[in-house]
Amino acid sequence: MLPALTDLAQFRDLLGKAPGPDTAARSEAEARNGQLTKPPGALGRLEDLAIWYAGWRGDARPEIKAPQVIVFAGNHGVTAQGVSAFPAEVTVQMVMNFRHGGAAINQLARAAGARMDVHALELDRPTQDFTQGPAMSGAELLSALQTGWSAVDPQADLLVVGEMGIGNTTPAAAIAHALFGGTAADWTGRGTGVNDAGLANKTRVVAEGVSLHRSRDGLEVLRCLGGRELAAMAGAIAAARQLRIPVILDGFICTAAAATLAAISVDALDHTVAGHQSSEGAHRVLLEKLGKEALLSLGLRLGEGSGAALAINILKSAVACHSGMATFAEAGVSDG
Ligand SMILES: Cc1cc2ncn([C@H]3O[C@H](COP(=O)(O)O)[C@@H](O)[C@H]3O)c2cc1C
Ligand SMILES: O=C(O)c1cccnc1
Repeated sequence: MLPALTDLAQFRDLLGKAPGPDTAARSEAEARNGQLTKPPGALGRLEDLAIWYAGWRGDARPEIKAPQVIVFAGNHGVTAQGVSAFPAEVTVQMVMNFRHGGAAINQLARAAGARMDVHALELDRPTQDFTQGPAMSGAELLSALQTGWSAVDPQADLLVVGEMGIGNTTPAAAIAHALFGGTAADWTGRGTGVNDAGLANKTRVVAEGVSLHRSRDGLEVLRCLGGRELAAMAGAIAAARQLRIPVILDGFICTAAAATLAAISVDALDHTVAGHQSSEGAHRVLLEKLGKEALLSLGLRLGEGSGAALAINILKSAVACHSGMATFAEAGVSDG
């Protein structure tokens, strides 16, 4: 059962005491993996993925039947600083596109056999420009976390969270810079495709934001430098943990949102895998900081949950092999 999310202290507390995987189911899955009709290790990472999934689902022979993709949308005051190649009104226009089934994520979710939900978070009320003050108040952060928290279907057996929010590679870079140090330039990329002058301006904006809000606390970083759709993604990832629903992380923005949870509780992302490595410059390093290795690297730099949705079929395939293959004994195949 998922408790109602009532305040930020409770959120922090729930993260600290989040459930772990079912170790008995995990061991049973490991034993089963060792008996399947293949040379040991021949399915490579698919084997680890299936065992990981089995542990989180508490079922040594699981199936993936009900994946859920949730796209959260938010607007950002920091777009006033000219940080995106596209105008802020594209956020609401893309939300309509998602609802009409016309975006990349609609096709990828359908191809993966996933249900898709879209939550627009107060698009007519952008967050505050974080170079001027905190992006959100505590109440605004809580409300965005709650949207994500309650958007997860408890019956889902796999979750992908994606986002739409013009300008949001800037808060993502600022979060990464605040949490992991280095320079603003280390974390700032071209997003939708800003030119060299645009990249220099965006890097300045990230540096200014991070020097104004000096906290390294995950929730405070999310509040001061994040955005509503990033907070909603964090809320959904945390809710999935309570429900023991494994999560596939998407690109740079999703991973930055997730990183705020790991900053609060170090094992908060143990129920997640990295779906892909985005070509947004700093994503590879961000994944490294979180100890995650991406499943796919296809040069995507879209967000929306696109790379994670693509990885659903990899995870489904891993689990199908694990649960569907015969053992040596069942098939009458001689083992080594
Ligand atoms: C038509 C369109 C569709 C998108 N779908 C995702 N994004 C992606 O681009 C945005 C982040 O890049 P930046 O920080 O440079 O604005 C986010 O909305 C992200 O989801 C899109 C962007 C556009 C223009
Ligand atoms: O990696 C991402 O999520 C990403 C990169 C660029 C633009 N939008 C999203």
